Amino acid sequence: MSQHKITIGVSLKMYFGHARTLAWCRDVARVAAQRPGIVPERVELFVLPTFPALAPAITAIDGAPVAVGAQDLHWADSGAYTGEVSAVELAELGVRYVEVGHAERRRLFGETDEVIKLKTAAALRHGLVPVLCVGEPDRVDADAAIGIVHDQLDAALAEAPAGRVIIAYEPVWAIGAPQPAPDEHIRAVCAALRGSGRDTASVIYGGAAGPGLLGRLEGTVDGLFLGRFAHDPAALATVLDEAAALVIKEDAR
Ligand SMILES: O=C(CO)COP(=O)(O)O
Repeated sequence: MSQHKITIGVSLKMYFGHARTLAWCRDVARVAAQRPGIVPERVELFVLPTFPALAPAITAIDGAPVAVGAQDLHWADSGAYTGEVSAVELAELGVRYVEVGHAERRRLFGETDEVIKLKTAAALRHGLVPVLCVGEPDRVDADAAIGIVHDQLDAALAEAPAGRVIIAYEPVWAIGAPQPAPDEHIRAVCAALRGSGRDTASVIYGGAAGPGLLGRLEGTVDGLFLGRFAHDPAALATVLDEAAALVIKEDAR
């Protein structure tokens, strides 16, 4: 049986400036390198800084077990798209993951299911792992949320080439909130997403995720997608320790 892998991702959104981003990356690289359990096959860690920080972040991480990804991409491979960045250029830089369809991009920048489908396909075409964000906009029960995220997922993957996908389940009402969604809600929706048919997908939870959550969700998610509660590298270290402990516990079963 293949061993279960835990995936921990962090998006820095637009919270930090350049110097703070690189200092944070160096701290995170140190935290990861000090932990023998943090190896990509068992506990996979990726961080998503802003576009200008991608290349220096890769340098700052300097061989530590931390992958760097982008927060967005354009769907075309090249052309007259002022201000945009292609999957081709991201791959050339050494970027391995790219976030697609985050709730803030859907809400503030008008990203539609069609755009998200094109971006997902572009990422996979160029060997990037899309971190595909889905989540219900309003607080509804788990059954209703499952219906909404399945529709989002089906639309996003409609023309997706083969390749690994990370599905980030982020109930929009829990993003930026003081607390994550209730454990039972996360468990129910992530279980439905895990059974959604794409066997190359990991399902991770985001929305006020932080230390303590992974242990409570034990076995029902493949990891976490962190925002604010990873700004302190010590908090991220705690989450990584929880992930490593979970992997050891699963191995012992
Ligand atoms: O949107 C998120 C990660 O992409 C979650 O953000 P917060 O953890 O800050 O709520």
